[in-house]
Formats: sequence, structure tokens, C-alpha cells
Amino acid sequence: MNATAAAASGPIIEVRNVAKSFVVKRSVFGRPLARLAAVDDVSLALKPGETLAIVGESGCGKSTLGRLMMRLIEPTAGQVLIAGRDVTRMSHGAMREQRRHVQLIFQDPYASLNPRLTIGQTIAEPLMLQNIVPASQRPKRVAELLEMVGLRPELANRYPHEFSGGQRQRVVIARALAPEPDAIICDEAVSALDVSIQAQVLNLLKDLQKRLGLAYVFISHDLGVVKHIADRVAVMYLGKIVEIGTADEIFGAPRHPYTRALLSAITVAAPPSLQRARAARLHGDLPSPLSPPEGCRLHTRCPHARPACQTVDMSLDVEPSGHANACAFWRELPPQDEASRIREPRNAKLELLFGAFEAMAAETAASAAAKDAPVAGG
Ligand SMILES: Nc1ncnc2c1ncn2[C@@H]1O[C@H](COP(=O)(O)OP(=O)(O)OP(=O)(O)O)[C@@H](O)[C@H]1O
Repeated sequence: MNATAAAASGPIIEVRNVAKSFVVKRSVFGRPLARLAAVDDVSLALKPGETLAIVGESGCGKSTLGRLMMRLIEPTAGQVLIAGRDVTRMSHGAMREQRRHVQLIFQDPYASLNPRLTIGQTIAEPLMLQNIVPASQRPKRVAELLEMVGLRPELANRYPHEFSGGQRQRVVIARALAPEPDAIICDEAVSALDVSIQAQVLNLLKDLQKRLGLAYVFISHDLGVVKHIADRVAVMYLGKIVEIGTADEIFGAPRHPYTRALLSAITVAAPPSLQRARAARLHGDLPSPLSPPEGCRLHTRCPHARPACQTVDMSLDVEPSGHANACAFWRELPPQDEASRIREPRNAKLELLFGAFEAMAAETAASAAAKDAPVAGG
């Protein structure tokens, strides 16, 4: 962790009542005619060293929230704090310096690498732009960063097209590590990779977290992956956080009907419970984000909806443990079905590979410590 963040010892990133709406239709004179609220009144904090996952259906606002968290896009309302400093109205110069604390990696490693630069040049770019390491020491630092992500330093002179998808994502991670950030926002960072490569990259992220004290915001639609990597999980629906808690709370004792439905959708239910598992499912289609329902946004699809849900507000009911959810009637809901708990993530192959790679990583670390040998990358 960087000195500033360590000194602050508060959240690395905090968003307070943040909102983002996009103008999706304008008049011929450029006047906004329709706005889409992608993120609506969201507050959350990323603690040092933790992995906070953001999950939800496609279009619910996960990526927009991720970009707001590093002020890559301007919020329509609310505040963004990075390493304790309010960056909401910071100048671009000051923002550049503050953004060092938070880096972003996303789904397509090929698109995020310049094909005309060697990977050594790509990794050296942030070192140069932010003047982090003197020019004479940059090749050494690039070699260190490559080793950190399990790639041989000799590969620094190669071009992105000479690498596999998994290796390219390792290069992207090395570049993200160059400014010595406190946090990395991983937006569907492993979604484009084969399952076996996914497991390797996820293990690398976990390993780097242990070694460097990094915090991650892990944006994913894959709950099987999230279950393995997250300390806390925030569940989004139509631009709102509907539930947030530890991974154990969310996967073991979900409160909100939407979280329960998401989990039941990935559960392989035992035949006798199948009926009840179905009961947890939502009906109807996702409403248009251009005109979300009044009151609780889930009420048009919720199996437990009652008339009052059409007018309730969606503020989070926070328990002392920090587990919070936005269902006004969650205390009156029937107990969660056994069948709608996550038992068997669809990504069972990933689970197996995880175990195998974790064992391999432990062995490699032990032999590397003994022989001081560099690790080979996949
Ligand atoms: N620049 C933009 N202009 C207009 N609408 C946008 C823009 N960016 C995002 N949106 C809309 O905002 C909503 C949230 O999008 P966002 O990409 O944040 O969702 P997401 O949960 O990350 O989805 P996915 O998993 O498909 O990436 C969507 O309805 C999307 O179409």
C-alpha cells in the first residue's frame, strides 16, 4: 500500500450518493430530451486490501460505477474520494496524480495493448508518463514487473500479437502495477479467457493482493468466479445497489429477493426442491432503464411484491454487521429456500482448476523460495 493511503488508513475509494445519467436523445438544437440513469444514488467504500465484487445483470450499471469510482467519467451527482481526497472537482493535473492510486483493467487485453509497442515499452509507459522511476532504472523495473506477473523478463522485446490471451492479460496487469497502485478495478477482467486460463489469472490476482496489499473492485456477471475471489459483494439492479455484504452473507444468507433470484439462477437444485427454487425466480423482462419502475425498482418482477412496493423508497437497511439490503419487507419474506442457495456454481470446472492451481502456486512459491527461481507464465 502507498504511503498516502496507509497514512489515511481509511477507504482507498469512496463514492457518496454518486449518480450518472447519460443523455440518450437530444432535440435538433442539442437540448437533452431523454436521460438514462445508469447509476442512481450509490454509496460504497473500498477498504485497503479487500476484494469488493460488483454483480448484476447486463446493463445494471456495473461498468459505469467502476468508471465513476476512479472518476474516469464525471458523476452527475455525488462525490468520489480517492485515498481520502475528494476528486469530484479536482483539476485534470491533480487528478492524474491522484489516479495513480487506482488502475483499471478490462475484458479485452488485446484492445488495451498498443500493437506497435513492445510489451516492455507498454509497461514502461506509465513509469515514464508519471516519472515514477528514473530512465536508467526503467528496464530493471520492467523486468521486475514481468516477473511479478509470471512472465520471463526476456519477453520484454516481443509484441502483443506474439502472446496468448492469458499472457496478454498478464502484461496488462504488469502495466497496471507499474504506478504502484493501492487498488485495481477489474472490469470483467477474466471473462474473455478460457476457464483454465481464468483460474491462473485469478490466482495471480490473489497472489499479488497478498504480496502487495492491493484492493480490487471486481466487476463480473459470473457469480462462480465472484464466490472464489470476493471478500464483499455489492448486488446492483437498474442502477441501484440492492444488497451489499460479505461474500458469506450474500452467498449464504441473501436478504433481497433480487439477490436470491440471481443465486437461484445458478444453482443446480436437487429435484425435490426444484419447485421452491423456481419460486425464487423473477417474472417478466428487465424494465427499460430509460423509465425504471417507481418505488422499488424490482416490484414489477418480484415474486414477493405487494402494493406498498410501488411507492417505497429503496434506501438500504443496514444491519450492525454492515450487511445491507434495499427490500423494505425483507424481514417478512419466507426463509430463503435451501434450493436457492449457491451450492454448485455452473463454473464447476473453474472450481476444480482453482484447487489445482492453488496447490501448484503453493508448491511453486515453496520451490521458488528455495531456489530463487522465476515463475513461468501461462
Ligand atoms: N456512454 C453511454 N451513453 C449512453 N448510455 C450508456 C453509456 N454507457 C452506458 N450506458 C447505458 O447505461 C446502462 C448501464 O451500462 P453499464 O455498461 O454500466 O452496465 P453493465 O452492468 O456494466 O453492463 P454489461 O455487463 O453489459 O457491461 C446501460 O443501459 C447502458 O446502455
